[in-house]
Amino acid sequence: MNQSGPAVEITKDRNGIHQVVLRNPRGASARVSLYGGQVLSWRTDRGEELLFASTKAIFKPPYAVRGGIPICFPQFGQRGSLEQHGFARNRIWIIDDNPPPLHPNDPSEKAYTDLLLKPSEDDMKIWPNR
Ligand SMILES: O=P(O)(O)OC[C@H]1O[C@@H](O)[C@H](O)[C@@H](O)[C@@H]1O
Repeated sequence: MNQSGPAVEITKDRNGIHQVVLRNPRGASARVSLYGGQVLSWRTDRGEELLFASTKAIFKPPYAVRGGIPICFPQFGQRGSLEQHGFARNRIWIIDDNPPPLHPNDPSEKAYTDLLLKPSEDDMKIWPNR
């Protein structure tokens, strides 16, 4: 078990897409893919996986990942003119290098990351909002 402080590690998946792995001092972890900003794994300190991921999931564009915690934006399902569940889960997000503190008044150190989705010009054509 990892006994040090909270840790944030950047890794790559087998398709070369970056992932952020967050670990707390007791060994629980979360894995967040920059593809869709999707939380793909959440493991307890006993190593139990709490999130489902399909064995048929494909972890690279243009397929949305089936599993974990997807971000459905800017629409849910087919309730809009865009692709199913919107484009956010089909884009590569970026890591905010200068995020605000998680809890300014909370002295406990928690591992966290802030991800940003910067819409492309094509995204702005189909969803002209900021
Ligand atoms: O198959 P997708 O596009 O990843 O969507 C995941 C699920 O999204 C839900 O909103 C739908 O009701 C399901 O039918 C669907 O399986």
